Amino acid sequence: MTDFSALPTLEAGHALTTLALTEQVLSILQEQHGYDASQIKTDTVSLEHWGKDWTKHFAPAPSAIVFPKSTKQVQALVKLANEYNIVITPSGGRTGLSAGAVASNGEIVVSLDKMNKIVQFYPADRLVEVEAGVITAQLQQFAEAQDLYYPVDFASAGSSQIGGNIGTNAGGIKVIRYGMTRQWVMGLTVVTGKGDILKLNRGMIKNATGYDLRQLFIGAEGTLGIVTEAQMKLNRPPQDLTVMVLGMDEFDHVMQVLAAFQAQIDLTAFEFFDEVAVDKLMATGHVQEPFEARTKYYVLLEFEAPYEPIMDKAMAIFEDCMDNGWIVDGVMSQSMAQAMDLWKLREYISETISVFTPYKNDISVLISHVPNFIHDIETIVNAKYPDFEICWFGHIGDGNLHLNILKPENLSKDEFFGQCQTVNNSIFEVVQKYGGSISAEHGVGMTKKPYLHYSRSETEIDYLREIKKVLDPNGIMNRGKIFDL
Ligand SMILES: O=C(O)CC[C@@H](O)C(=O)O
Ligand SMILES: [Zn+2]
Repeated sequence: MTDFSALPTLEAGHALTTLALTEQVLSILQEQHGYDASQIKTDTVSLEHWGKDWTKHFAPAPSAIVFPKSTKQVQALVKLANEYNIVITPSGGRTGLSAGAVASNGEIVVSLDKMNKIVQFYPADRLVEVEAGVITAQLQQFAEAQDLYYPVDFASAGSSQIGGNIGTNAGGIKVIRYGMTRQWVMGLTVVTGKGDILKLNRGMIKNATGYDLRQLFIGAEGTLGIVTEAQMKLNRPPQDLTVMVLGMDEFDHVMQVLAAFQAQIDLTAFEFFDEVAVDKLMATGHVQEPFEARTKYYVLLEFEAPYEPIMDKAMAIFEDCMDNGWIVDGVMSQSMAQAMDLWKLREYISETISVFTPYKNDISVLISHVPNFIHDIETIVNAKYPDFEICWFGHIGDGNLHLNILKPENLSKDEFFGQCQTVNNSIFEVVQKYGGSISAEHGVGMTKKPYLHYSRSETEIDYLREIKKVLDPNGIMNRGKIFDL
């Protein structure tokens, strides 16, 4: 049995009540629903570890962490949470950057760590059924072993979980070709906030039987229920991927190069980063400088080149771009190992700059708007952040930009985040002007909640609230994320 004396003592009366209720819920889980001691943690180190994601804004303060082993065990917990009015925070790999998986208010965290099995493979359907705690890389490796491919990929694939990817509709570096996680989810098993188990769409390609509730749970950040299993579609593996890294001195040229390549080649990636990113990467000593001289902007693009004519075409486009003066320098991979080395230039950025406690923006607009949008954002950033170092990078081929403001050493975290938040409104006004999104792929969580109205109308948010009431009438699912009740 769990030693409840290990529960932290909190000062507020309300929090004490939560802890007492949590204690009762944990006892019932053990006595009536088959939870053993290894499935419940209340020690300080665990509360700290499972109570937060990669966001640096909030201090974790959950009341317990539970590790169900089945959908039935998840259901038992959700029903008890309704009965005892305890808020539940679902937790995947906790690699999120918007505080969607942070439990800072006495919540019970439900970790899917022990639900990490590949359940069944349907070769004729190119479909695999997995538990929600399966790590992204585990699914990618499983697909590879079947000579197939799971294409949603990003730097945190080694620790993010499929359930979390579904909760945030994760994107990443291959969206330009393969879309977001949503595109690969063919079926879901969920426990709704009410405590019902639903099996949604059951993997089918064709199913015209009314509302597709599966879609509601994708990107819901665990506010409607908990995804416990998913049927994920797999694809044929890409052939002979080739990577080019190109240097440019003007942002407009980045977009011209994108248009030139896309007119003739199906790109699997078109990523962008700036000089500041390269500067920080080089300081780590883990990545090689792509060219002799630095350029202001860099693009990493990737395409399949199984046949000579495709490579010839790519080279011809490259030469045209050089002749037009858009590209200053370029390098192309000659092997898979070289391609992987070049990818480090893009994949290592987020982790590399994390030591500067960056303030993150993850914004998107239509590709057609990107040049004007960037120009407007740059004007604001230069005027409002004259003393801050700024790192620009992102998935520019799909209109998604990561704008990271780096914290100067002499500013405290609170002071710095405070200053950034005042500039946010100006940035998001520009996002709104172009009909863009205040969170392209990281989710809303708590960090972007105050700005949701820049991307969603009040009427639309009211509809979201009504939907939540149907699936989670007592508001126990990840309360405080996306919008307030
Ligand atoms: O750290 C960031 O701002 C972005 C993280 C991730 O979405 C990426 O594209 O590398
Ligand atoms: Zn990204």
